[in-house]
Amino acid sequence: MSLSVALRHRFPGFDLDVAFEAPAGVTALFGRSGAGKTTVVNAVAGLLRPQAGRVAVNGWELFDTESGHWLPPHRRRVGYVFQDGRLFPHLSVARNLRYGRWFTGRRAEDDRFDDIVDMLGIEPLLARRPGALSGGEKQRVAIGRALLAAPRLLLMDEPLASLDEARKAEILPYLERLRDRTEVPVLYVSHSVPEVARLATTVVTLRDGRVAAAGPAAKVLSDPDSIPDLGVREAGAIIPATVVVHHADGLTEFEAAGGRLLLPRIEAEPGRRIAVRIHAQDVILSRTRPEGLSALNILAGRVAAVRRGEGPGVMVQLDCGGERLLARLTRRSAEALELAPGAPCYAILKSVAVARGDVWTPMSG
Ligand SMILES: Nc1ncnc2c1ncn2[C@@H]1O[C@H](COP(=O)(O)OP(=O)(O)OP(=O)(O)O)[C@@H](O)[C@H]1O
Repeated sequence: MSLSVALRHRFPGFDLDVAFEAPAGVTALFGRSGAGKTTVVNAVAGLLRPQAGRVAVNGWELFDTESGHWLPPHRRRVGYVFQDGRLFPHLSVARNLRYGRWFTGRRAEDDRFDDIVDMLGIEPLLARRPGALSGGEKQRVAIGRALLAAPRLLLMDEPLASLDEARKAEILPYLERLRDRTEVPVLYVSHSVPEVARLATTVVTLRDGRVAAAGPAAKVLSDPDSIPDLGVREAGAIIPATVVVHHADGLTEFEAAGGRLLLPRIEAEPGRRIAVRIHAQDVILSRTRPEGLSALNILAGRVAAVRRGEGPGVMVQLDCGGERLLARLTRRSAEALELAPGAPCYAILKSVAVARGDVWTPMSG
């Protein structure tokens, strides 16, 4: 299961030259405005014929400029989910969903209809028209419609961008289920680091038409070299942890590689694996184990890398028991603490700095 992309295309004033391989799951394309994300998506969809390249999904070639093979867009079996759902307003949800059936055998579709409706939680909406749905519900229906056409690849172009935070939080678990339960690879364009952190299996960052980084999401997101593409304020690492116990004061205790974490309570039974995103700007570093602090979380580690930005800040990458953590501090502090690769140090994190949405169970049940 994989997505293989190699593209070269030149517009006046812009030169795209990218190549990446992504395993099954959600591949997030990330990059600043104008980095080339839409151009990649358009080439994969067949809306742009690139000057050179090849794209294949699980070995199935969409095009190859060398051999001259070119599948037109309607034969690519690529499902789309756009920012604005694009449902047919005069058709019920059920009829919108069935719109894609022309592309598949009827029996196969009937079998899958119930599964997809169940996975997306849209059964109660089937008789309604799109005008009577919330933004998040519309997007779930749009995803269902795309899946029912039995795509070999799903393209999602900022599917949550038009939703407010509450609606985003509501739809994320469905996208996680989609990732975990279906075998359809997803190419996901986004500007949102929290969304990508939660959903992506693989992250590809583009910078000026080139691949700046590509690899497992946790690795790319905690790489100080990715900061220019992710934005300093958004930078943060994802670390795995295990639920140990829920305390009566509203905190949940977790076991992470670098030590114990106490974070706002989440609903997950002890023993359950979770992922937590720790923002670089919420982490304080100390060379000695601090005492008498109000902060409840202290993780032991070593400096893995220090990256200087253009301003007064530096990004420090720590190795905490094999997991990577990021801390943003001033250059002045980094120098005073003599933070260099290999230096032992402690990462300090306030429990309340971690928002509920930054702790999640990576595999939905
Ligand atoms: N048809 C075209 N003709 C000329 N230039 C183009 C064309 N399409 C895109 N470009 C240029 O290619 C560059 C990359 O555009 P693209 O839309 O792929 O970026 P993006 O990363 O998707 O940006 P955004 O996040 O703003 O959507 C831009 O400089 C854009 O102006």
